[in-house]
This record gives sequence, C-alpha cells and structure tokens, in this order.
Amino acid sequence: MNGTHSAVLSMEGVCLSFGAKRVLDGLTFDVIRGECFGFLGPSGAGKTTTIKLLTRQLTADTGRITLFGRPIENASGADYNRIGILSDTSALYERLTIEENLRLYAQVRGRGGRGIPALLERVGLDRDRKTLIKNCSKGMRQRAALLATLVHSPELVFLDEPTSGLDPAARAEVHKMLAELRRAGTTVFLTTHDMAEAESCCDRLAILNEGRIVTMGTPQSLTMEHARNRLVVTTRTHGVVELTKDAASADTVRDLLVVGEVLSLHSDEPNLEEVFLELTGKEF
Ligand SMILES: Nc1ncnc2c1ncn2[C@@H]1O[C@H](COP(=O)(O)OP(=O)(O)OP(=O)(O)O)[C@@H](O)[C@H]1O
Repeated sequence: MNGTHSAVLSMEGVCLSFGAKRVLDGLTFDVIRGECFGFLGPSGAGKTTTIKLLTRQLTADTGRITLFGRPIENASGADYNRIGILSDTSALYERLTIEENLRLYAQVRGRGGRGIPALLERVGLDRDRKTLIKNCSKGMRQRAALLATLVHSPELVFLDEPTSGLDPAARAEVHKMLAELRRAGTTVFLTTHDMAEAESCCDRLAILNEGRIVTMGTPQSLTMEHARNRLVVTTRTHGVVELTKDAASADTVRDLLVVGEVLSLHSDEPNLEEVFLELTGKEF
C-alpha cells in the first residue's frame, strides 16, 4: 500500500545504525487511518527502535518519516497531543491511586479529568479507582497504564507489547480494550510476540527480521501466501490421505466422495506462527 491520503504515518527507506550495527535497513510501510497495524518480529528485530523513530525519541540516519501527512521533523506539540504511547517504561506513580495517576496524565496533556470516570468504567476499573498502584495486580497496572495512554483521546496509539507477561485473563481485558479502540476508529500501532493476538486484533501485519520487513499484509493473506500445495483428506477406512493441489487429485477426491469415504477435506494452510518461523527462522 503506498497511498498517502489516508496514511496516518509512513516510513520510506528508513535506515538507522547504532555505531557499526545497522538496526533498521530500508523500512518502508504506511499505517492507514483507523487500522490496527501489527508489527511483529523476533527479539532484537528493531520493533521498539521503530516506535522510537515514529515518536521522535530517535532520529533516522536516512529515509523519510511522515506523521499526520507532514514530515516528522515538522511535527508540532499539537501533533504529539494526537498520539498516545504505551511502552514497558510507561510510568505510573506507585504511591498514587489509579484515578490520581489518570488525573495527572490528563493534566500533563492539558486536559481536564471529566472523561476519567467513564474511561475507568469502560475497562472495569471503576471499583478499583482508589487502589494505590503499588497494590495493583500486573493486569490492573497494565490496564491503568493503557488508560493513561488514552486519557487525552489520541487518534493514534503506539502499544509496545501491551500484553507481555500478563496472564490469560488480564490479556483478555487488554484485548477488549483494543477491540474498543478499533470500534472507535483509533489507529493502533501494536508490537507483540503473541501470534494469536496479532491474528485476532490486527487488520494488517508486518513481520520484521533483522531490521527489514520480510512480509506485510492481512493475517489471512500472510497465511494464504505461504500455503502449502497440499490437501488433507480424512477418510473412513484409509486414514488420512495427503494429496497435492492439482488436476490429478481431483479424480481421487471425486472417487472418495462418491463412495462416501470422505470424513473431512481441507487445504493445509500454515498458521501465523509457522509463517513467522519460516520467514525469520526464529522463535518469538
Ligand atoms: N540505544 C541503543 N544503543 C545500541 N544498540 C541498541 C540501542 N537500542 C537498541 N539497540 C539494539 O538494536 C536492536 C533492535 O532493538 P529493539 O529494542 O528495537 O528490538 P525489538 O524488536 O524491540 O526487541 P524485543 O522484542 O526484544 O523488544 C537490538 O540489537 C538492540 O540491542
């Protein structure tokens, strides 16, 4: 995708090195308004570095970065108020309550705290609003940190591994929040190591490996692209029969169907984890 009209942000040929080590090598992609864009890659691939460039915590060596249609060098304070960033270093004040933290974040963003009770209610934290952060579970903290990211109603949010280290219930809560953001039309740039999360939460994905995007597309298109040339037929009396997807197999399948042998018939697509492993050669 290369249109710029609906692109909230884009990178074109972006490179960055730390000393002699090239960490990002010609990154090119657009993030479209209202989509949840998943940025995947093994540890050290350059995901956090990319977020740092997109939020101007770092500057690229070469290439162009556009934010809200303007070169990132020209981004104003007002543009930054249209953004929310959740990273593993997102700070909540331990000795303040959840609600006090949110009020503080709203203040820093030049907002009043009128929307805070509704935000707390939406993510089921209203009853815990007076709990000190130091007494919160990891899941509550993460939801509170996510709310602190959203307290000024940003149009674009960067979520760097928002579910890392959470148990399944807490992860599900964060996924609910992500679904709400999507419904509300907020653009989300999400990094994750969780392939199921990427598949269910993201409209499009890019897989990064050693500073290069190795593939990009919808979750479905990525798995289809890497589909194997195989049909798997489970039969009543001959067990599982594997066939190639070609004309010669058509007769076999027809014969099996005619005699009522076919219990199931499916195309053997890889899942996203297998695609990831195939492209990066690494575990996530
Ligand atoms: N300030 C820095 N100075 C030198 N090297 C750095 C710096 N920041 C990151 N790196 C290196 O850049 C590479 C990419 O790091 P980055 O944190 O972007 O990876 P990541 O994909 O986010 O990994 P993870 O999934 O583990 O968070 C790594 O090799 C890392 O060691």
